[in-house]
Amino acid sequence: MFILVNLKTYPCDPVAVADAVAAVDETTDARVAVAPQAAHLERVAETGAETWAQHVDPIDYGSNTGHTLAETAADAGAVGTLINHSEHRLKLADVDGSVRAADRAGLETVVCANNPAQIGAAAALGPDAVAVEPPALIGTGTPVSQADPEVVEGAVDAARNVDEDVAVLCGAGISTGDDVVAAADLGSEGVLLASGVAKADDPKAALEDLVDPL
Ligand SMILES: O=C(CO)COP(=O)(O)O
Repeated sequence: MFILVNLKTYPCDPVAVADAVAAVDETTDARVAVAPQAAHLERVAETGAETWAQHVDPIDYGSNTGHTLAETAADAGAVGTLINHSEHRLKLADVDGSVRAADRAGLETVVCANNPAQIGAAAALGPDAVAVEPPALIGTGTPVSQADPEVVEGAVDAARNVDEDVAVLCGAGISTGDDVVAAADLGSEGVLLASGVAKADDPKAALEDLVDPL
C-alpha cells in the first residue's frame, strides 16, 4: 500500500512529520510519503522522506509569475505530485497540462477527483494514479473506505474501464490502520490522508497505527 500524507497548510512542523514518515517507512512493507507545501519541499526532502509536491502548474519555463514549475519541484527534491485536489480545483485542460508538465519533469502523478465519474476522466489523461476523495468526508475523520465503500469500488471500476495501468487510491477521513485495510479490501492500492497525521498530537504514533496491520 502507498500511504501519502498531504500536509495541506496545516500548522504542523513539516520536517518533524517528514522525519516520522522516513522512520516509519523503514519499518513497513508499505510505501510512506509526505506532501508538504512548495516552500517546504527542499527541507522535507533533506530528511530522506519520500517527498511529493501538492501541486504543479500546467506551464513550462518562462513568464509565469506565482506559479509552481514541475522542474523546480523536482529540483527541490519532489519525486511526485498531486494534481487537482478538491481544495485546488483545476479545469480538465489544466489537469491534462499539469500531468504533462509533471511527466516532463520526471514526477510521478496522482490526480485527485471527487467521484467515480471524475476518476474515469482523470484516468483517461494517463497519470500514474488517481485518488477518489469525496469532498464531504475530507477532514471529518469519517473514513471513506468504511463510510462510503461504494465510491471506492466505483472509482476502481471507473479507472479500470479506462486504463488498467492507472492505480487507484482513496482518501478522506482515513486515520487508522483499519481504514487502510478497508481501503485495500475495496481494491485501493493506497490512501491519501492529511488531518489524521498533520493534526495528530504525535504524528509518528499516528503513522505507526496506519501501517501496523499492513
Ligand atoms: O484531502 C485529503 C488528502 O488529500 C484528505 O484529508 P483528511 O485526511 O484530513 O480527510
